[in-house]
Amino acid sequence: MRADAQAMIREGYRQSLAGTKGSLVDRDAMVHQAALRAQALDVADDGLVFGRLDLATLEVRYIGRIGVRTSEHDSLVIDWRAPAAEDFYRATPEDPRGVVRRRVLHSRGHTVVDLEDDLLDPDAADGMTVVGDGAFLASLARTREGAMRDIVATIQREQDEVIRAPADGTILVRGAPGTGKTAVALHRVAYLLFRHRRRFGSRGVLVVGPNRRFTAYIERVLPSLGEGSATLRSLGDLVESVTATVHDPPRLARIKGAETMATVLRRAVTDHPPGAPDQLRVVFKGVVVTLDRPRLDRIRNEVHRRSRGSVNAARGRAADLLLDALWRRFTDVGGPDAAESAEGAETALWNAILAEDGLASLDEEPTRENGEPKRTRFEARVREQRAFTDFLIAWWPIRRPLDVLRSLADPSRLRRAAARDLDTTDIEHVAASWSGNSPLTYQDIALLDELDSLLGSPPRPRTTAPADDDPFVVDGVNILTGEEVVDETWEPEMRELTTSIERLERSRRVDDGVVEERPEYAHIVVDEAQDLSPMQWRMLGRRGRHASWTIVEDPAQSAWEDLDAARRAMETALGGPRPRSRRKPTPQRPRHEYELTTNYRNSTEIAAVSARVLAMALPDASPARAVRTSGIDPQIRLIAPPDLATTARAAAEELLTQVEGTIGIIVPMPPDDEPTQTTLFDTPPEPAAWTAPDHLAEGLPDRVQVLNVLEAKGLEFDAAVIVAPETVAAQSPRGLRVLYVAVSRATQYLTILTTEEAFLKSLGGDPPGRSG
Ligand SMILES: Nc1ncnc2c1ncn2[C@@H]1O[C@H](COP(=O)(O)OP(=O)(O)OP(=O)(O)O)[C@@H](O)[C@H]1O
Repeated sequence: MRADAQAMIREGYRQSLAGTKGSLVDRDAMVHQAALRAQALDVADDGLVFGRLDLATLEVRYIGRIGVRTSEHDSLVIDWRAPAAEDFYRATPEDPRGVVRRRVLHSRGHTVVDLEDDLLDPDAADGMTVVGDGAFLASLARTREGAMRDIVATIQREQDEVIRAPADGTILVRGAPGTGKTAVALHRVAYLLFRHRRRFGSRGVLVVGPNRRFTAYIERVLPSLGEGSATLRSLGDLVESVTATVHDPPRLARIKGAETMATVLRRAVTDHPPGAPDQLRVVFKGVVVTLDRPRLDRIRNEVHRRSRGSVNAARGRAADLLLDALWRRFTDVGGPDAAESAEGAETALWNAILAEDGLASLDEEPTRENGEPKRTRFEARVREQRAFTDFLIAWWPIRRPLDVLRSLADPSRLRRAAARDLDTTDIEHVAASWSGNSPLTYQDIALLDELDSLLGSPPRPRTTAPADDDPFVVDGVNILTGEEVVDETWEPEMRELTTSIERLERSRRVDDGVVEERPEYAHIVVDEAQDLSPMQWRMLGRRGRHASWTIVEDPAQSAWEDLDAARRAMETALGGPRPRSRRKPTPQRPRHEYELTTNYRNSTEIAAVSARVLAMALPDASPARAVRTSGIDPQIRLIAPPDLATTARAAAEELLTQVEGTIGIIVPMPPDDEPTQTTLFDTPPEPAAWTAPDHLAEGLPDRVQVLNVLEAKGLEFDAAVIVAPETVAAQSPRGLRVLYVAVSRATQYLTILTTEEAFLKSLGGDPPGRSG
């Protein structure tokens, strides 16, 4: 099969020698397909076959990462996503589905190093050998190398049901930490691309995770399954040309993430842009016509009211309404008469000069039409004036989302946009967060996307007429679009030489970040969906108006406070395009909900501690069942606040000698200037260890990472050190849920360093005196 793929690549290149246009297209398509195939075959080569089914019919099936056939098309290995492989994941002793023995093969390269059998139908076994040493549990205990691995060989039945769930509508998957939600979502992407390649391959699949650490953590899974075509993005990377890698403190995040911000931003884009002139002054036939600020503001409102769409595209309408108002002003101030006498005087002067030279006199140009001066002439003359075009560019600038956001760092501007939707302290807090060079946050990205959808692309030129005839072309630049206008009659073959990339570059030059088309996807996977704010749901909704969705979440881990509002925003995002008429509601899209119940990450010892935190956060919730016992008890220690940092570091150093894989030191969020929330526990101590988290791991190997609780979402480590859990719990009303995330990251070792005795007891730690 590899040789075939290589031959196809060669054949593709050979075809291009035909030299026709079509042959180049064929070459690209053929070489692309063959290269993908060759790549998938290379990737699948390691551990190609991982399963074997012995059926009651005596048939033997091998299950692998990809399907393999002989040149006669006889099946040697069945792709794990094919229907014939389903029994491998679904058969149980209660429902053997015709399977007598299921065997999992573990290989390194081309060598089988381990086997594990399940006898599903002992009555039919008839002398079959059965081997097994708990390879599945051993695979769960393996060392973490910092990147997630695929689980094709050990997908469990309840997980398989999610992976193979119907491709339409929405799949909602819930489960406690470590139940494999992320793993399952990624395998589902591979499944969808395999079974519905045409549908999902062409319009694309988007996988969204909470942050870059997370996307880096999972990025190898799909390629290892031979799927390189899905787009993987963090919530900070969804908008072109901007990136966020920091979180807002909880209170700011709450304000910026609420749906009210959509209204605030809508008002912001209709406000007078910074630096816009307050007066328009043009001269026609010696008559000065001006529009002052109140009139201009009314016109601006009218443009917004009428255009209701993209603000940038409305510049043409703005020009029309300005001209209209100027004309009305012109007639109000008695301009037509003045203009007529000015024009009459001008013609008379010329005629006198011409007569002196014995030349024919000028025709009297009719200034009136049906008794009125010609409005069209007025407009044409005004449009040509620099005073008008310069005004238009400054008064209705083509705006970029980032400029609008930064302009709201001015509290008075934000106050106008906020109206009564934000209170005074919120306004100051939010405005300050956008000032100067303050870094963009995850919530800001959703706001920029909202602004982008409000501002839209600049308008396309109205006509393809030569530049000379277009009133909006000034000095070779279309003032509506900012685009350079090339004379189309000049060297037409030059157009053949511009590539699409160049054209794209040119269109981008108009205004970076505005012209970019927002991509839409055929399927969107949202991981850690419980944390999305309503504004983030709106951002995703715009990318999936025709998409089907896989939503993966654990409400118990949610840092987002108003889950109901987030739910409503999610429903809108999933609902697809708005119905054209109210009477015709959009048909309800199918929805399937699943629950994953087994915790494959934590040892039972660590799961017991996280269950205690869960009980504090949500007394009614039930934890997932952990399946692996390690014999290693978590350490929960009472530490004096000044010693937190040194103890955390010492704990990490000790863990370095105990585990071969990754160690996470998980600290609270950076301190915020707002007052902390009251919780079950005393006021947290002064921030100490986590204010300069980089120092905690200075000089330690890379496998030790320091990260704050929100950055730890979705990740896992062999060992975790949780610093100041009481502060995590106190930092927001959802603090205990955030802590639940932190304590459920480790696979083997968990060390918790608290400064509060009450906390120590609640987590089941040793009383003081007995602990270090
Ligand atoms: N069937 C399985 N076989 C082997 N390992 C598995 C299986 N299912 C899950 N795992 C492993 O369990 C760990 C947790 O999985 P995953 O990160 O997908 O859980 P999660 O539910 O997304 O957790 P969280 O809610 O904390 O993000 C991973 O290391 C994953 O590889």
